[in-house]
Amino acid sequence: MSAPSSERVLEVRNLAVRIDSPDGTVHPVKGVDLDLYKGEIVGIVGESGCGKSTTVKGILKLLGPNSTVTADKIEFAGNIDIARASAKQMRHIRGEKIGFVAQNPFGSLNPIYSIERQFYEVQRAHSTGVRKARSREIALAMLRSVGIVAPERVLDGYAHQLSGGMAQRVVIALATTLSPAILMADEPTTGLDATVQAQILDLISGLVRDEGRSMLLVTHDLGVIAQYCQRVIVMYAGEVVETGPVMDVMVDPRHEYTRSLIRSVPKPGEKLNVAR
Ligand SMILES: Nc1ncnc2c1ncn2[C@@H]1O[C@H](COP(=O)(O)OP(=O)(O)OP(=O)(O)O)[C@@H](O)[C@H]1O
Repeated sequence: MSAPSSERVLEVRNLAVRIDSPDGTVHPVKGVDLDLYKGEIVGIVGESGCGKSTTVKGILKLLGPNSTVTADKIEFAGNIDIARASAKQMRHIRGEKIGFVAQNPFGSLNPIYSIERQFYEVQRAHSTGVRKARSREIALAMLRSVGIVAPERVLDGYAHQLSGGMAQRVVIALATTLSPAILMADEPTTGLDATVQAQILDLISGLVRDEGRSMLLVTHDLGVIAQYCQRVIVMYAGEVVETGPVMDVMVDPRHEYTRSLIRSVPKPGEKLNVAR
């Protein structure tokens, strides 16, 4: 695996999210700093509800209208100011600069458009004058690049005809169609069985490595972090409590919460203490 370069593709400083609801105001993300360099996969780990998804969706401005995202800086490739980008600019940044792979592929796919139409819409949204025949060629190539062996059949079909693993492959193909420099994947293998999980993680990490991309990978699984990421950000109650190269954090965790996360990973051969 090639070493990450010193070229920073994303710099986030003091990111905070506030969500107002009829039940009150919550602050799920508080003062998060984050850097992503070209060629690296950075994992964001932490228990359920600690703010991992909200951090990624806050950067991408994908949170609902009752949320407020503030930051001193969210900068793509040193020259695109995401923090101050308009909704129209964000529509171009998402897809062209940063691809997003969400937890549930069926939530990302449009149930009433064919898969072919969804590739066409992605391309059309970012450049005018896309021809349908050319869009189909690109879509076929993208589906082959994510390991789909009968891409014609998939293109002519609809989301509900796909298995979970196939649907996530299609979402990954759509997310990388415009060659974004960054991929953000939010628990991309939730709900898939273990073999398919490994295939999907191998696929996206390969797409990052082979094409010189970078990735933020949200997971609650330290095993996934150890296998796929170079650096890790540990979150707890909306804040970053620890960050560093994966091996440093695993071998010599500084924060008590990180230690407890590491202790909670079952060891091979360990007897589970389950009451009968
Ligand atoms: N729209 C919302 N309204 C109220 N609270 C919200 C909203 N969205 C998120 N939250 C709260 O913000 C906190 C962080 O949620 P988030 O989904 O970012 O956590 P997470 O670490 O990604 O968890 P998980 O691993 O379960 O996906 C949670 O306590 C959640 O309940």
